[in-house]
This record gives sequence, structure tokens and C-alpha cells, in this order.
Amino acid sequence: MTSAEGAPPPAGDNQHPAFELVALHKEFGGYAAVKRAHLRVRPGSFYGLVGPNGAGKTTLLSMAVGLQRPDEGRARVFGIDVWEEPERAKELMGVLPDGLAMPEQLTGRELLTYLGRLRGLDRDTVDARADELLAVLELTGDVERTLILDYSTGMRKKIGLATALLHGPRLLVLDEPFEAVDPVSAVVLKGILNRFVASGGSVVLSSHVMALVEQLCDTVAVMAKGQVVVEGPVAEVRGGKTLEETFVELVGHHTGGEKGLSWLSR
Ligand SMILES: Nc1ncnc2c1ncn2[C@@H]1O[C@H](COP(=O)(O)OP(=O)(O)OP(=O)(O)O)[C@@H](O)[C@H]1O
Repeated sequence: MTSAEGAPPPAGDNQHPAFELVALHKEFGGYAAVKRAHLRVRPGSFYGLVGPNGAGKTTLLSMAVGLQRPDEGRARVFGIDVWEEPERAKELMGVLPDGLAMPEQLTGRELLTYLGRLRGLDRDTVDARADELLAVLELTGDVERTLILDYSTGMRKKIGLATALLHGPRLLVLDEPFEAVDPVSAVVLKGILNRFVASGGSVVLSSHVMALVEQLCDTVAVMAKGQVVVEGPVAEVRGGKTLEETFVELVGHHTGGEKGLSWLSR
């Protein structure tokens, strides 16, 4: 639903969910990777999406942000339909997809300048924001001359986060933002995300690190086999245990760790 005038909701308008996924469904060759999944993220929420390998998290998030067309279902950002009004939705959203393809022959600064200009920011604004983002994410000094081609995986995550933040979105959708990021940089990233939420932004992130989700997020959804099996405030979902214990109880069914691989025994 959009406002009567068709204009984007004003920055402080919290009458819509920040992110609303309705019955999103995707099959690959008859295999349902995501099965009519629902999510609702309230404005100002720090929302964690967890699930075992292959649960469907990346497929769900990539449909939700407009990168992969769903077979069925809807995705809305502050009431704006991602598939019907992609440009308006993208103004409101900053996205860090999994395995982001980047222009490899650019430096980090060139990438930010290029994307900033593409998104309609004036040159001075782009330069000022790029300066700040590169400094905060420790991508300055010698790194400034490094092409993205030669970036490490963690550096790619950081420049990816910078591109997601550059246009000042209200919602961040981040697929495994902490993967391969060193502990010092992780503290910096957490600080940035916490500040973003404290100033009224909303964050949805997927992660395999339960301690991190427990530490950062107020709400969590657990996905398994293409479905959201539990969703709620982290404290409620944990129910007195650690999130990791709850997660393993909900989706863990492996016992093979103690048997087999006998050739590894000394
Ligand atoms: N393009 C594709 N073609 C065929 N199958 C796919 C494709 N993309 C995803 N899948 C399948 O869909 C399922 C969900 O994959 P997805 O990457 O969404 O899971 P995930 O929860 O993000 O996993 P992980 O935690 O390992 O990153 C998997 O079985 C995967 O093999």
C-alpha cells in the first residue's frame, strides 16, 4: 500500500512495517527452496535471520530485496512493494547481498563515487560520505590504491556495507555481514549498526553466529527447510537457554559427529 499521493512515506513515518514479506515462494527445478515464508520487521528493529546451511535464507532475502524474482508472494519496504516500485523501494533500502558481484577494476573509493552518483547524490555529498565510510571501515591508507579485485573477503564485506549505507537508507538488509570479518573490524561494524538502529534505522541480517545475533538483535527468526519455524523477541525464542542451544534443539538432527572418520583418530 502506498500513500494517497503516491509519494514515499516521510522519514519518520512508522505506520508500515519496515519490511514485510508475505508468502514468498521459490522453487528450483521442483525443489522448494523457500516455502511461502512470512516475515514482519517493525521499524527500529534489529532483526536476525538464522538457519542451517541450505535453509533458504539467501534465497528469501534476495527475493525480498528485488534481486531474485519470487514465484509467488510479496515484499514491501515501509509499505512500498519491492517488485512493483523497485526504484522507490531501493531508495529506502541498503542491501548487502551474499556473494556480491563488484566492478573488480575499481578502488573502493571509485566504487562509492560511481554508485553515489548513480543514486543521484551530488559530488560533494558523495565525497564527504565516502571519506567517512572509508575511514570508519578502515579502508584508507595503502588500501585506497588497492583494486577490489585484490580485496580480501572481509574487505569485500566492508566495502559492500559502505555501498549499502552510502545513500542513507532507512532499512539495511545484510546477508552474513560479519562473515570473514576480523574481530576488530567486527566491533566497528557492530558499532555502526547499533548507531544506525539507535538513530531510528532498521536492520535485518542473516548470520550463523548465534552469539552475535543474541548480542545485537532484539528479534530473531529461525528458518529451516524453506520455512520460518519460529519468530519472536530473542529473549522469548531463547526461553532461558542460549540461542545456540535453542537453535540446535529446533533444527539440529545431526549425531554423526561422534562416529565415523576413524582414520583421524590417533
Ligand atoms: N540458483 C539456484 N539453483 C538451484 N538451487 C538453488 C539455487 N539457489 C539456491 N538453491 C538451493 O536452495 C536451497 C536454499 O539455498 P540458500 O542459499 O537460500 O540457503 P541458505 O540458508 O542461505 O544457506 P547457507 O546458510 O549455507 O548460506 C539450497 O538447497 C540450495 O541448493
